[in-house]
Amino acid sequence: MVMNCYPPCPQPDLTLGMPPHSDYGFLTLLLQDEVKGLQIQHKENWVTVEPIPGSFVVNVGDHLEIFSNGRYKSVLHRVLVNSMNYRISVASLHSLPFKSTVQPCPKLISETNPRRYMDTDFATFLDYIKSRDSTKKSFLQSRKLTS
Ligand SMILES: O=C(O)CCC(=O)C(=O)O
Ligand SMILES: [Fe+2]
Repeated sequence: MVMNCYPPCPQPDLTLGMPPHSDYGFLTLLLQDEVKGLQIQHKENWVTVEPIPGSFVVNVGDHLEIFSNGRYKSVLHRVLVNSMNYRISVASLHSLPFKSTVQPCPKLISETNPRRYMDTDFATFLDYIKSRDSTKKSFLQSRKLTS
């Protein structure tokens, strides 16, 4: 579980509360307070996720995209800050144990729908973070098979 606190920022146009990223695991359940800030990328646009009191935002993570062989998309998201209010969010991250391997579900692979992702595990993720690749493309992009 991750708790995020975004203090008011005097120049919100010059920074971000959290840079664009997708979540590493299967699913993230996110509780946000009444202060706006979370945005998801949809067709090249950033769309604000309106806070609904007492509700969770459910984000598909990289592992679910890989497991579903691309049927479910791991959503790119970011957080804006504002000059007036503190914002607090609580993210509950759900993924497999670190040593487990995630791969496209065999039942979803066929001649017409070939495997789209390499196997992956936590060690691969750490290697990726350490490598220079991380500045060029996302971890999920780095697991995609090209053909
Ligand atoms: O603060 C938010 O609304 C999002 C936080 C987030 O994306 C994360 O913790 O991975
Ligand atoms: Fe996130």
